[in-house]
Amino acid sequence: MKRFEIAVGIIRNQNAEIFLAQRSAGSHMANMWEFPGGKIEQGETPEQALERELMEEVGITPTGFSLFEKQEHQFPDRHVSLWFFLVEQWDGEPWGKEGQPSRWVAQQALEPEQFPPANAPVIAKLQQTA
Ligand SMILES: Nc1nc2c([nH]c(=O)n2[C@@H]2O[C@H](COP(=O)(O)OP(=O)(O)OP(=O)(O)O)[C@@H](O)[C@H]2O)c(=O)[nH]1
Ligand SMILES: [Mg+2]
Repeated sequence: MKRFEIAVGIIRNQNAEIFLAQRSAGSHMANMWEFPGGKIEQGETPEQALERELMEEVGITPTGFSLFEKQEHQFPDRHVSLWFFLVEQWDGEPWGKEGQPSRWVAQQALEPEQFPPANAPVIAKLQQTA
């Protein structure tokens, strides 16, 4: 069984909107919406992986963020440990740097069924703490 540690950024602006990206057609959980992020590499802390992935995927440098939730999820073919960081300050303006569709969505309008199943608990928590 493959195991992955993943760092993702819940990028939230002052209007309580969250920046989402769409997963590419050939990827795991293809075409679902996601919080940008990716695999923590060997020797990296989760925070360092977050900074690297957000620059690679959406072109921002997070400057103010904290761990919001850690979630374990068992998929049929893999186990993932997800570190969800709430990112409220950054340098730059996020965009779909790898060509992926992206959009800002009001936090209260996030629909868990549009995300990988591992995201449901963290979306519920976000909407409760608004
Ligand atoms: N980025 C991201 N991945 C998520 C989320 N929820 C979730 O279950 N995942 C899963 O966590 C893993 C993230 O890996 P990734 O494909 O983004 O990894 P990566 O950016 O390093 O890509 P690469 O492997 O192509 O280099 C995938 O298995 C994905 O399905 C989420 O909200 N954001
Ligand atoms: Mg990724």
